[in-house]
Amino acid sequence: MKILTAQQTREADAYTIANEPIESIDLMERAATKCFDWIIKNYSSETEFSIFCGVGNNGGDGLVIARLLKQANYKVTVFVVEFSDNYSSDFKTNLGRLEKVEVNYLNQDNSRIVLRPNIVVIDAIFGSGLTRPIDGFIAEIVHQINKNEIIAIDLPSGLFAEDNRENNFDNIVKAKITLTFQQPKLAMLFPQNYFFVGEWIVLPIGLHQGFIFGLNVTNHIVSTSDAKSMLKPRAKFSHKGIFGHALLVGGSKGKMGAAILSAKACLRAGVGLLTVHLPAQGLEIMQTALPEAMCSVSGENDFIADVPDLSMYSAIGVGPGLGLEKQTQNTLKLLIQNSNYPLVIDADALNILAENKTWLAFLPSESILTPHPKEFERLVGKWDCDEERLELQKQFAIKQQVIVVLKGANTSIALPNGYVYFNATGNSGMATAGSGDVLTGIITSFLAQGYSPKESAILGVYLHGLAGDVAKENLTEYAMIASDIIDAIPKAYGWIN
Ligand SMILES: NC(=O)C1=CN([C@@H]2O[C@H](COP(=O)(O)OP(=O)(O)OC[C@H]3O[C@@H](n4cnc5c(N)ncnc54)[C@H](O)[C@@H]3O)[C@@H](O)[C@H]2O)[C@@H](O)CC1
Ligand SMILES: Nc1ncnc2c1ncn2[C@@H]1O[C@H](COP(=O)(O)OP(=O)(O)O)[C@@H](O)[C@H]1O
Ligand SMILES: [K+]
Repeated sequence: MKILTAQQTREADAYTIANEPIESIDLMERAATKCFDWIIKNYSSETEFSIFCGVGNNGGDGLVIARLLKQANYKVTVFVVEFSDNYSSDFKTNLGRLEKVEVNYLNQDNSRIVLRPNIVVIDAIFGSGLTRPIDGFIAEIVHQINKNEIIAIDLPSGLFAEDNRENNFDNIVKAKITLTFQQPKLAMLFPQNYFFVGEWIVLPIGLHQGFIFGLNVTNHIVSTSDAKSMLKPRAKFSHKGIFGHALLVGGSKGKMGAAILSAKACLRAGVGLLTVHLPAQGLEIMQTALPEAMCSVSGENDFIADVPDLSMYSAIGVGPGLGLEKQTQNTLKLLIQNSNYPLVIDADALNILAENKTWLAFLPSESILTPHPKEFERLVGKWDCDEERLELQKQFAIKQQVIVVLKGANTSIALPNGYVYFNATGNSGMATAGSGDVLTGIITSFLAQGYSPKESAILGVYLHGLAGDVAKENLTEYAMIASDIIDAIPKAYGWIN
């Protein structure tokens, strides 16, 4: 699914109004009704709402929600934040339609409000039309409502839809939930803005699909239907040779578990055959823990010191539990030089690369690097904010012609053409030892099965997060561990299919 900029959203709104056709006022009614439907499903009729409306179209949405909630017998008060006397036309119309609701006007001379703590605030002051940081009396209002529980409409007021580098973070609404129209906005995917956005929920409002299809967009969010369309059926007469032969290179003394987790995930994700290249002491451990995996044994006991014959494999993943021994570093260099196809590179393999940046130029193109933020920082240096981090990620992917999977909540996947795909599956239970190793196994599995590097990265991250969500459902995010994510892969496949 495409992530439109505020400007593109405005164009999509205008195109929909002109071509669906639908009147602007009816599109507002449709959008606000979606919010109303969500609110009444999630808040009891005892709830008391104060709805803060700007005088643009975001405020217009707020007025429609006020009317619908009143009709449904909720207690509702409206506060109009008069930042201008130039009311939008749809705002004016909806003000006229509002009946039996107390309306208070707040402005420069009168910005005092008293809100009881149990009141739920609906924030419809500014949406995508914000042009400058909030200040003055509007900032005072924001500070006051921020003490209450807030549902933000479209965007938390004060947050720009994309770039907040020039913003004043003191004067932004802190929502518990943001009900956003049609698609998430880029700013909602940045960790730094979670404080303001809270959980976001996308409400489709039927913007013109043909128009959106034609837009050239850099940022995307992976939807369930995107994942579904990528997943290939397994043909009735298929045999294990069809599903590829993966090689995983990993493990060192005390870190054999990482290689096991990765290997098990690789098999569970559907690869036909798997060989693990590991240090000699890992042989018995691996064969006992995972009889389905074949082993290729390095000459050294405690770490990997050589590259196996690569000719029979369809994909290679390297890194889990690898360690940083000098000979292991040389092995990685040889692997990079000798591989004719993309590698999946994780964990210590990334740390070795960070120490030997000249090797980056020799990476097979479309190799998939899966750093967490600290590993990425070792590769590219520090950043000041999430916008800058995304820029660094894109530039790195373009310059090195690789795929960068930057892990975390809303993992971002940057492609060699600079396009970015954000993931929305997964949860904080996945912040647990070894869950990254599981991801390496899954992505390597997809590559071996013949998925393209782009598909392997996107589908791998999606499935990994979904398996995390299954594990959370069964075990809670407090108790789940990396093995549980592997055990949840079958059910996660069921959720995609
Ligand atoms: N037909 C449409 O275009 C639809 C629009 N919708 C709503 O409309 C919103 C966008 O509406 P608007 O474009 O009217 O914009 P907003 O309602 O977000 O803002 C209104 C105006 O505020 C002024 N402003 C911006 N920043 C300011 C600041 N810091 N201090 C004081 N004034 C400031 C600007 O003049 C801006 O045009 C969306 O976020 C969404 O909620 C929805 O109703 C769906 C349909
Ligand atoms: N809060 C979170 N929400 C969603 N996914 C998360 C969260 N925290 C971690 N993850 C996922 O868990 C994995 C952790 O990987 P990594 O940091 O490499 O762990 P390890 O090194 O222990 O294997 C990544 O895929 C990451 O996206
Ligand atoms: K808002």
